[in-house]
Amino acid sequence: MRTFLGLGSNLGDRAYYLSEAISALEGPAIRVITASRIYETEPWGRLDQPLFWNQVVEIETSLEPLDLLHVCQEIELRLGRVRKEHWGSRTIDIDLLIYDNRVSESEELKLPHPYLEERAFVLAPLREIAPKLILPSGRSINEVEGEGKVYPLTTNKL
Ligand SMILES: Nc1ncnc2c1ncn2[C@@H]1O[C@H](COP(=O)(O)OP(=O)(O)OP(=O)(O)O)[C@@H](O)[C@H]1O
Ligand SMILES: Nc1nc2c(c(=O)[nH]1)N=C(CO)CN2
Repeated sequence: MRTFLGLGSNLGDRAYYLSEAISALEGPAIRVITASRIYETEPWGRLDQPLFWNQVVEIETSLEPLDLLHVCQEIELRLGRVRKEHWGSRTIDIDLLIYDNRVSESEELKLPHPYLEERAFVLAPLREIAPKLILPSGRSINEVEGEGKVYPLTTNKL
């Protein structure tokens, strides 16, 4: 098992927020190994909001899951995420998708991410960077599509 983060933005300069978030993750405790292309995606869950740009990154980290979550939340705050609307618009959202084979069921941190297998905006970029991945449920990444339309946008640059 490996560690993957999902990034999403649908407010303001989406390319800027995604690339700033990836740069901000890099540091002594976190190394970004691979980033997927950016995908333009239909909003999932709440449809009455702008299109998202989504990306998935694989990282290596010495941080425990909760510390990693807190680092991600600090980056969200620094990049101006102010709205706390459930499934609503945001400058940047960083979700922990998979952290090795860890399972966590607290409100603060659910691992693997509870909607992982339902969201095409996560599964498509994840499949791109980990085409042989076996998901925590035991299913192959190639067997699950999830819901929502997704369109790859750019060539990859880290
Ligand atoms: N795997 C996880 N990754 C990120 N946040 C998580 C995770 N599991 C639980 N949380 C908690 O979810 C809370 C709400 O997060 P957030 O506002 O980003 O939700 P959301 O992005 O609207 O919805 P979703 O959780 O469906 O992506 C956070 O305070 C965080 O503690
Ligand atoms: N396409 C798309 N839809 C979403 C997203 C997202 O990142 N992309 N994030 C959500 C809240 O986590 C809710 N809906």
